[in-house]
Amino acid sequence: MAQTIRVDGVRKWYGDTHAVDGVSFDVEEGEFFGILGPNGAGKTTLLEIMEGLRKPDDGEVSLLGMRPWPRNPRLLPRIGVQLQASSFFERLTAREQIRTFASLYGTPPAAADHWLEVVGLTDKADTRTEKLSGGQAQRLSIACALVHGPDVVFLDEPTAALDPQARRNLWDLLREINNQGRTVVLTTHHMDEAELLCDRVAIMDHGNILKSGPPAALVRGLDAPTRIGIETGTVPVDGARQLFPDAEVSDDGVSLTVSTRNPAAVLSALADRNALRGLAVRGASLEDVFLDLTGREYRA
Ligand SMILES: Nc1ncnc2c1ncn2[C@@H]1O[C@H](COP(=O)(O)OP(=O)(O)OP(=O)(O)O)[C@@H](O)[C@H]1O
Repeated sequence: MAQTIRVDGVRKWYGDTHAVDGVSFDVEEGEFFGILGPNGAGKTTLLEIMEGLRKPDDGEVSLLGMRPWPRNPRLLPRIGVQLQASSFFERLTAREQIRTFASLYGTPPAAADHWLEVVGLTDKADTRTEKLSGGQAQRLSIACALVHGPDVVFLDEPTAALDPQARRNLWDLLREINNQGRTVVLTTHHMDEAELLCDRVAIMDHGNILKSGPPAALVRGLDAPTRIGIETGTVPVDGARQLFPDAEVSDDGVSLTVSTRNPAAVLSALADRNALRGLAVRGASLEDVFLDLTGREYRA
């Protein structure tokens, strides 16, 4: 597959803060790539360097075979950058807003109206942007980033401030955009979002990429135990410890959890004792990968 983005040894320091501390990776054409990390990890700084909005102190970025910095007018029609909702033109309605973006790229108004429809904002077309809800403004900013049909789309925490249903709807939309063949690069601090959407993720912390790869491969590479939870009191803790000597057993007063590498045997023993009340089985997740890499719990 062709490389769409190459990031090579990129660094950005703000005084003593190493916001991005020597980062290298590639994004392939058509890929859905996620930059995942807690607050302050350096995701936004890195994304802005990739977009050509910020100059790296060191290192290079190649985007569609070109240098994004200094600002490269030949790149602009080919990339879509999701703006923060606060960067809308003032006092315009949603329709005027997106039509203005469209006209900047020589895109006909019909395309603007189409994208309003795609993001479910047709009924808000005549509403001024400052009167839109957080989620509606977020969707409008994504539509504005896509209106000119870019090959590469950059999204910075696109589902921040959305309720769970709106998040899910937006996930469907982002998948659709990617299925159309566009390369999507997104930052997120939501592990579940990265796991669900991304072909590959780069896990970032303190300005460094700790690991990258397909989420499922990162999780599989952990060789972590499966956690089997049942309601507290279903089996006494001591009884469970005797029953499963090779497993780790804990009880927080709500659930008794057995962490085991042999889930089939544990499940079958619990079933034999009719002790499956409140059963929840959880394999490893990207959160465990983060814990394994940093030694600390993931807190977005
Ligand atoms: N313009 C700036 N001047 C000084 N420090 C900055 C600047 N921008 C970012 N930083 C610092 O650089 C580090 C990385 O910030 P950045 O916004 O890139 O992280 P992030 O992973 O996007 O975080 P968040 O999820 O909170 O947006 C932080 O410590 C931040 O305080």
